[in-house]
Amino acid sequence: MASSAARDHRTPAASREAVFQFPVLIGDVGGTNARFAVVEGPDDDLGEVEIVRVADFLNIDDAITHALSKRRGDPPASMILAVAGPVTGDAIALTNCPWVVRPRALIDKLGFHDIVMLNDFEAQALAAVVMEPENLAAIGSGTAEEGGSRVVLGPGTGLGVAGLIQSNGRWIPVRGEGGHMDLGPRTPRDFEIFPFIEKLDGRISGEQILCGRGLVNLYRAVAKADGVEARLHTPAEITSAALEDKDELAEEVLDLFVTYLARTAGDLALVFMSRGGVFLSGGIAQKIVPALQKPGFREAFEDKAPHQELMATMPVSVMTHPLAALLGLAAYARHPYDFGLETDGRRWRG
Ligand SMILES: Nc1ncnc2c1ncn2[C@@H]1O[C@H](COP(=O)(O)OP(=O)(O)OP(=O)(O)O)[C@@H](O)[C@H]1O
Repeated sequence: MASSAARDHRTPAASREAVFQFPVLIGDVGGTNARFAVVEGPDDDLGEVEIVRVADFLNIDDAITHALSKRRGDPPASMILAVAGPVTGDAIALTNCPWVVRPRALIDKLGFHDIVMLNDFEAQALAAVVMEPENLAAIGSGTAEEGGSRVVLGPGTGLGVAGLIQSNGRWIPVRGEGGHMDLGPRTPRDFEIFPFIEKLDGRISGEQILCGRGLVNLYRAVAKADGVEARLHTPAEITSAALEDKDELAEEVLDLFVTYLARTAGDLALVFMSRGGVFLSGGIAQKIVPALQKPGFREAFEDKAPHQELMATMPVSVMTHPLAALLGLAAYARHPYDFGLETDGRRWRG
């Protein structure tokens, strides 16, 4: 049997293996924007953040070169990159974006000694560990249990989901495809609307409703169910019209979007027993905080018989920091051994 020292993953040897050589370039690549910053040393905060539009660069190599072009210090020795899409193999194609990341080529071309690639929702999960209260907008009450499991949901270009559990003092992000769980009708009104929701291979998953494209899908379905014209065409038009009380249809759609998001958040909170909190991330949640803070979200979130009392104890909040993922990645860069991130098959060394 292994000695307790050998089993302790905080042993100096294991820690040395886990650490990154500084400076560390961290990057969060989404479907629309890529955000980069350098962490100079183990005690430093994020340096200046460079945000580039993915569409402006043919490949990530050029985007990184551009992001580093104003830099005066030493070139980054390591890079931790969070991307939307599964990280498998040596040529990682990103979802919703034409870039393919080739870590070996980046090592050869830009001189990194070490590259780790994570999933974008793992980065959001890391962010949920480090968010300060001023970067959270509470959705109702509930008290976070220290060390309690957490869950992150982010309606954005798609619907990202990650769990976060603590084991042996380390935070472990649990990645998955939670955005593709079935989402079904429940109320009589839902049953009127759901036949008109566009399906994917005959199925309505969370991502058919709980993302930007899904919001438009829902809006069109409600219009069809009511036999009225769908006048609005983009997610931003729908949420703006609803938040400004300018359009009754949009108002109902946003209320339904919030309800369905709350039901899914509640289901995931049950799965992970998220006594440490449920965190909503991404651009859409940040833009609809007033709608999320109406009573409807908590009502739907807590409506999980026989567990209403348990649900009422779980705090929900929106991560309002615009660079939440980068803050999570920076924490990981500084203290990798505080996080149980498995890097087998997604760490490349020069
Ligand atoms: N005001 C708004 N209300 C609702 N949805 C919006 C609004 N503005 C943008 N969106 C939608 O939000 C989605 C993008 O979400 P988000 O900003 O979280 O980006 P993302 O998927 O994380 O990608 P990236 O990291 O590149 O920004 C798009 O579908 C967009 O149409």
